Amino acid sequence: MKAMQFYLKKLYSVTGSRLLLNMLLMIIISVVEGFSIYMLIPMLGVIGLFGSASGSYSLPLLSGVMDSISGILNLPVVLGLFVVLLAGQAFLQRYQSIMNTTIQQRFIQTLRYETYKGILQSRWSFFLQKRKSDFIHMLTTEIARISQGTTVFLSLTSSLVFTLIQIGLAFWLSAKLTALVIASGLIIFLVLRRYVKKAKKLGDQTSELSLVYMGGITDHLNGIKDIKSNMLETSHTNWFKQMAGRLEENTVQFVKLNSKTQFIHRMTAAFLVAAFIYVSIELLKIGPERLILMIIIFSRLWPRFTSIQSGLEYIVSMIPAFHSLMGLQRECAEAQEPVLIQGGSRVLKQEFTLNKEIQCKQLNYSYPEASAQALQDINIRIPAHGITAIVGKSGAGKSTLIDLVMGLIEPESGRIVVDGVPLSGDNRLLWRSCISYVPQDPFLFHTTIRENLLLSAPGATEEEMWEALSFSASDEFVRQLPQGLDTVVGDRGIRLSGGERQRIVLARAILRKPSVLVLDEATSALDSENEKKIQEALYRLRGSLTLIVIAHRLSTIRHADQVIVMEGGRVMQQGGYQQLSDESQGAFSRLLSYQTEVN
Ligand SMILES: Nc1ncnc2c1ncn2[C@@H]1O[C@H](COP(=O)(O)OP(=O)(O)OP(=O)(O)O)[C@@H](O)[C@H]1O
Repeated sequence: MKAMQFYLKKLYSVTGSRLLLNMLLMIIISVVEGFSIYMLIPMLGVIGLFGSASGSYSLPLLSGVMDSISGILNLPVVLGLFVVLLAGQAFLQRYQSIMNTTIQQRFIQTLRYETYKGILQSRWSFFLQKRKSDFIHMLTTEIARISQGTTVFLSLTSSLVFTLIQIGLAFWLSAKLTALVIASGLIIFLVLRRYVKKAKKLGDQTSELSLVYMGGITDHLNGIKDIKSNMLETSHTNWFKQMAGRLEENTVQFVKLNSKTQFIHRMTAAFLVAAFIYVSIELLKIGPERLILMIIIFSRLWPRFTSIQSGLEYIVSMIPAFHSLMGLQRECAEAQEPVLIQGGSRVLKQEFTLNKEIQCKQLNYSYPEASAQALQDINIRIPAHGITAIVGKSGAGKSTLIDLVMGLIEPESGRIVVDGVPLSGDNRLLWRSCISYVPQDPFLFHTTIRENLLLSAPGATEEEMWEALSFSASDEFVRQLPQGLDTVVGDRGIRLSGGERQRIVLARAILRKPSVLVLDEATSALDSENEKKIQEALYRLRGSLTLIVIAHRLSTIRHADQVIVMEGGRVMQQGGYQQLSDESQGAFSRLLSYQTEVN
């Protein structure tokens, strides 16, 4: 019930006056519809069904009205009025259905936008605890369910308004008969209430199942190469089959439930109509015109009762989706990074440029739910405008240190100080805006090379793009592509080789003209010739930007100004390449000798 209230509040806060206007329209349409039913009696009277065109009606209001207009009442006039009423009603209904869609779409777009923005503005540590597929699931499946549920909610409201007004009209015609029908309706509703509860349970199940389903298929498709090359198709197909079966079962269960309640409604309707006519004629002695009106009203109302019941079941089964979406929005809000100050990235960059050094003081860091610390007692200095290399075995803590230095995650204890200013919640984003980062597994969007480049520097000219491509030794191969810069790179850049992808991503990073460039194994997929070209280009940047490089191949960091050696989350050594190579008992010498042996 609380979740339902929350849903209504949210719907009202997004759509506001439109929702109220929509409600007013529903009332007008229902009144006009009621009036057009009422008009049937004079029409039938005019054609002589009740023996007279005026005066003899035992209906409230109508007899007086009929007396005063009896002179002008004939079949064309009555039919004309009837047509005007129906046409007006059709016009209003058209307007209202457009308004319904506008309300529903505005609500859904707002939810979608709020959720997406919330996700993107969350801290990196939040993403470390979540599955990517959970976000996709929320933004696709769950929002689609809420969208459908909102459509049902709006039509349910209109059914309710219509029902209330028609019941009012029926009361006016015959209070006793109406009370009888309403009482029967209420009894049936109470009897069927448990089905609404069942619908909620099925809705919870749908949410859970589709979350697992979305997570599974995302994993499978991300690992499709592993699946194909290791012949894992059968086990994955079996999982999929079982999952699809459970989803099918869940949907069939819901339809079974829904159709059961509809069946009960229809069966009861048959009994009720018989009882209704019997009571009207034999017990209440109701006149024919009243009886016809009451039958018309209730024959139109009964399907509405059914649709109210099934609408309620649907909405109740949608509420878990809304509940989890709001839960995610709340989590995102709690994990939100401080909002950037007004102005574009250019302004931000000017505010935070590295001129002297980055200092890491007594840094400690543990990943959420991890038993061991990933970094312990880190004290290092990274001088501006030089090249710093970070080396160490796999799992030594290199990437974690980089994430901390970039302000992606926050230290458990200790401080990072940039040009004398400690990084904190407020300036962490400003700091990141002057850094370009090239990861181990570079990511390209499924669009052209040009658009991939422009993503990081929207104002870059064609000349600047070619300059950046030449820097990353990719200009030659891009020129040879069928559409040059306008070649589409495929999903995640799949149409390019690993090395080509790395070079384009490096060009993209350079194009932003960063103050700090971080390369995390960013040239690992390159052949020696291209790697050498890039190394030379990077060395030329010495003095104009600060370069931080994580490297496994130690030969690539020979010209670094400083090497930081890590092991088990600690800094073991720090100094110049030659100096560390000369310390024969040091961790760096050990790494060097392993590599020499392997080579
Ligand atoms: N998201 C995470 N959750 C929990 N533990 C993590 C997470 N990421 C890394 N770790 C752990 O933190 C430690 C340091 O990992 P990190 O990725 O920084 O090492 P690395 O030196 O960059 O390794 P590699 O060279 O293999 O990339 C490792 O023990 C790793 O298992």
